[in-house]
Amino acid sequence: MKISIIKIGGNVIDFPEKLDEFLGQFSKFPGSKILVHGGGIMASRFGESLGVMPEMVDGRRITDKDTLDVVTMVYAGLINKNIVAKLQALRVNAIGMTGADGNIIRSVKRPVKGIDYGYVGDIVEVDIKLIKHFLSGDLVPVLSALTHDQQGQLLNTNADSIASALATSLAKEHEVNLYYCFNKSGVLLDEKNESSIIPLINEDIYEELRQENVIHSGMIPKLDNAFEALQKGVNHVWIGKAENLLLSTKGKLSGTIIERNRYDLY
Ligand SMILES: Nc1ncnc2c1ncn2[C@@H]1O[C@H](COP(=O)(O)OP(=O)(O)O)[C@@H](O)[C@H]1O
Ligand SMILES: CC(=O)N[C@@H](CCC(=O)OP(=O)(O)O)C(=O)O
Repeated sequence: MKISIIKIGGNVIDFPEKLDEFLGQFSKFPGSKILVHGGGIMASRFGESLGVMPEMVDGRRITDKDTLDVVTMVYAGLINKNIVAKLQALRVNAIGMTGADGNIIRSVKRPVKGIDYGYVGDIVEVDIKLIKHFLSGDLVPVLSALTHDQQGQLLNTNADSIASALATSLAKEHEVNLYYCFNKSGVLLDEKNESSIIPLINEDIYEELRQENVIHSGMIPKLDNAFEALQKGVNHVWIGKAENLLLSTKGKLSGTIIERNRYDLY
């Protein structure tokens, strides 16, 4: 079975028109598919309205008890269930869940090394049984950015990492492609110029781009996740605009393809 893991972040979820355009394309995306969503921007906004101020370090949210309550309500409730309802309207039989449901993703609370991230989970194990069961029954899993420690504790886990870990586990048995959809047309040479898409990045090119500071902030963990997935057997990773998702299946230059250095193959 060929499986596509498609991730969307807060920059898409927060804009209803962008989200609808994306979900329309997702509904037409061929083959077995899984949607992983974040929603960091919405969590920050709802938190603020409740007096729970967001605090991020290196792109990761410091998650105290109140923040965990907010992200649980926003990711597992508000965002996840609205996406499922919208997909149902598009006749996609979606089923929404967190990493705790069906024990899909077990994590450990991130150890304190200088910074205490609180209730943030680092993924230790992915159980793909339930996912495979859903896919074979033509259901489309929709996963939110929460995992659990199997001792009763939910943990906040970055959605890019969830997508990458899921892709890696499924790649042991299947051909898997990973799609990171966000608000820019790809990895850009000049962040302010949407037409400066870098069509292909391998480890060597990545190293150069980092040294030249072309890649920074949220793009660094995204590309680190992408290369980790490739090293662990994922076929290819695409990074591009959510509204261009379908173009990526038509061989058109629509975003950035991440691949391993060719000489590794010989
Ligand atoms: N070279 C680059 N091309 C495109 N985006 C870049 C680049 N370098 C850094 N970025 C930043 O990375 C961000 C994407 O990471 P992130 O905010 O984590 O995405 P997501 O919307 O998936 O949560 C972009 O919004 C952009 O500000
Ligand atoms: C630990 C941690 O940082 N978790 C993320 C999970 C959501 C996420 O990844 O959302 P985006 O994809 O929209 O950024 C957070 O709470 O922001």
